[in-house]
Amino acid sequence: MHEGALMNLNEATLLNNVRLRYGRDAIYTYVANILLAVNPYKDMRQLYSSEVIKKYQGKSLGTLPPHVFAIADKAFRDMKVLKQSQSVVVSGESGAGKTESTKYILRYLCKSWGSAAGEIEARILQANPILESFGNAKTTRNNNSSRFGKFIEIHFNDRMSVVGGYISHYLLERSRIVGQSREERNYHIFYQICAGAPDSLRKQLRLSSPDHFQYTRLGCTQYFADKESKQSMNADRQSADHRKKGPLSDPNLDDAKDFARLDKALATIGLGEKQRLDIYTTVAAVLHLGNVAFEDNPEDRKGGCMVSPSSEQSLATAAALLGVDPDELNQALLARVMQTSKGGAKGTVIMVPLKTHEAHSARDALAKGIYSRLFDYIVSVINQSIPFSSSSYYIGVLDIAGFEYFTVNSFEQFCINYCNEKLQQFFNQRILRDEQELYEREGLGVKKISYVDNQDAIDLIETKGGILYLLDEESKLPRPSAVHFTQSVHSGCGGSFRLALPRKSKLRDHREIRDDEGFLVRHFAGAVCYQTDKFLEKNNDALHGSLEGLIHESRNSFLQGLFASQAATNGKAPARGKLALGSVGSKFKQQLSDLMDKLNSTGTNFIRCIKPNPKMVDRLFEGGQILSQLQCSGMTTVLQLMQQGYPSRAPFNELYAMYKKYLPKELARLDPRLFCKLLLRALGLNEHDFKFGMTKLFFRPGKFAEFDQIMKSDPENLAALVARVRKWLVVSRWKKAIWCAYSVIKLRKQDPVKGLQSTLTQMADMVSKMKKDREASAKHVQQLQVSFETVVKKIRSKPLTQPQVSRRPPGQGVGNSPERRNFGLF
Ligand SMILES: Nc1ncnc2c1ncn2[C@@H]1O[C@H](COP(=O)(O)OP(=O)(O)OP(=O)(O)O)[C@@H](O)[C@H]1O
Repeated sequence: MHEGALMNLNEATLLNNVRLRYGRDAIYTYVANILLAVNPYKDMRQLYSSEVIKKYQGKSLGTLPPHVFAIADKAFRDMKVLKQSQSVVVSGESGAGKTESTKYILRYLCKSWGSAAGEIEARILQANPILESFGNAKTTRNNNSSRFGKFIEIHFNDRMSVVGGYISHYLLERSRIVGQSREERNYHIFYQICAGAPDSLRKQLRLSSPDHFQYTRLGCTQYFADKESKQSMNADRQSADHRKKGPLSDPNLDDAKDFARLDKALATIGLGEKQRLDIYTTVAAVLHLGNVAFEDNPEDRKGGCMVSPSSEQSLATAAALLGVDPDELNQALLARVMQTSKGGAKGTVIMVPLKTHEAHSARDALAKGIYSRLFDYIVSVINQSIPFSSSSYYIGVLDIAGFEYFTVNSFEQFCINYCNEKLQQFFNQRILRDEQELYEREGLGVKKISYVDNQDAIDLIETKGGILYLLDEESKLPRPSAVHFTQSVHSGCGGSFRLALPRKSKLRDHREIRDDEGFLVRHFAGAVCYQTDKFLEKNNDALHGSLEGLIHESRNSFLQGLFASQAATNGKAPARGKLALGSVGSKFKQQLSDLMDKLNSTGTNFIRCIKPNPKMVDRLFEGGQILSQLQCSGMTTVLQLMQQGYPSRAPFNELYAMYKKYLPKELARLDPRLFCKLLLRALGLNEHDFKFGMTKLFFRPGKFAEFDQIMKSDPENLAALVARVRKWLVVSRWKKAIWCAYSVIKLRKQDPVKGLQSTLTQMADMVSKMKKDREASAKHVQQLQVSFETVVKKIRSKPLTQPQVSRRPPGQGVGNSPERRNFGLF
């Protein structure tokens, strides 16, 4: 067994083993078929070189040290052998290494089986830096945190070569576009464009430094830069903070250089200069739009507001970049269109002036709407650049945020934790429920392990009458309110064990939240208290009618396209300002359901990423936090099951079918189960390491190498194993023949014959002296004498026949089971 594969499992041994290995830079460990990956927080380039890729190709899991490449290779081999698409679910908290692991898997698959795809391979690999520019940001937990989830499919044709890919994305964090906490940043692209755009482009888009823009000013305004970029960067690109404190440092990030890389990557996926400029213009428009400020209008008797005189220039620039008239933009930001539904002039359009804070919200909604549609567009362009027409199977990699809980938890955490409930249920079903049911069906006699079913938590969120439903219902009311929504959650779902009032929280901060300001959900990984004040707003990504109208009349065809494609994909025109396109929550629910369908129809591999410390430094192993990550991810329950389970298995039929082509006649006539028995015997495997079920062959944890050895479907391996079986057969026949000869020789010379004869003579003597039943007993003895003589004569005249010998082979005792009987065939 390889040291990276644990056999005696409990929380303590697992933690200790992971710690010891981490100390030796062995960041990967297997628990059954699940890969644990501890973030090393240091450059481990040698671990992922082209040579290492080659080394892992086609190698059985467990023959080489645990590695993310081994999981990718296993997924590929399972796809090929089982003829079924595969998925790899990568999970872990922010900064644990999910995205890095995902990238290594994609690289492994593309480098190993993508060379025939030519440009497609390069495009698939280029997709990541593009997605990271627009969807990643510096947070306190990760300098390069993905603020969206993704499922990346790599498609293969029937010859198992890469033919294309497809990316689905989930829940881009929209609130970040308009503000971040002090130490965090907006999406990388905003800094990359300020740091790295050529002077002419900067001038054209009126870009300066991040502290000149409201949407970046309040967070961290420093750039990531290496030594070279630090020296070459002009002062007018830098924020005051950057000048004072110097750049941020991360070996993987450099804003100026990353802009150049992004531009190149966009070109690689097929975007021309004009299209790239459209994208950069949209990014700049969002920045300028954020600088449009409002203040109360003393002349407006209806309490309306106006654009602050100091930001009129920003309004003009934003309008120019968006291709709209500045006055119209002004109008659309200051008032909301409403159609009267009652009264004499039903349907009359009226303009409702907005208060200052409402105008700010309208501006932010427009910025968020534009940016999130830009992100959708970027993903769709990537997808168009990696099309496939002849996909037979795919390997999908899911990289989505893990369970989250902070001091303040809002709609984003609610959605992400909902998603994690679904993934946990999937994990429980795949690893725990299905597994135990299978053991039972196959009669393996494995003890039952209990685990908590979280269906009630999912029901609380997604069923009719559940939290998401109540949220949508609230939005449809004439005057939706957070307080009313919260009350309806408590009154409507109060019966669920999973729901509680904030004051039931163990945390003081949460106990201070009023009953109508939030609710607490008891998730599988712990209780989280959600504050509901922004739920309604965040659940609705539709724009006010006047802003929608403005965009539709824009001269900027690119911008129009961004909004039009959304309407087109939904098949109907949006009803302005309402939840006509579906709320964010209900869309996410549908996306999750599609994702679960996909996961359920594929073979699954799990990678659990572990963050070793919150300081993001190497060589620091914080045991307590790591243990809680292992517990949260359900690993500890898996340990109990795996301790007595059989994680690797293959149906006899499939194994047999795989080998059939290579079998000589005498083996080909075997039934599949018997063939498998023979195969394992020929390989000399230990009987404790595997078990025969009703239809499948099972292997104990840690026996991947042995299992994979027989599952490797390449012709050389199959032929080599068949040769071993044949050799074993010849040897065992030879042994049997020797035994046979030996037994005959022994019988011929044996005293037992004489001994038996003298016993019979003694018996006859005794019977002749009997008074009672003498005749009958004498007859019995006589019969015995006759049959004894016949047998002795037979043995002496010819050796035992093969079936007779086979029934009693050396060291095997007398077998009565069907297999043992069948074994006599040889
Ligand atoms: N295998 C690795 N080798 C070296 N560094 C790594 C590795 N995995 C992760 N890291 C480092 O940790 C950082 C965070 O990793 P990553 O972005 O993959 O985390 P994540 O789990 O995807 O986080 P989030 O949910 O915030 O996106 C990376 O930027 C990199 O610096």
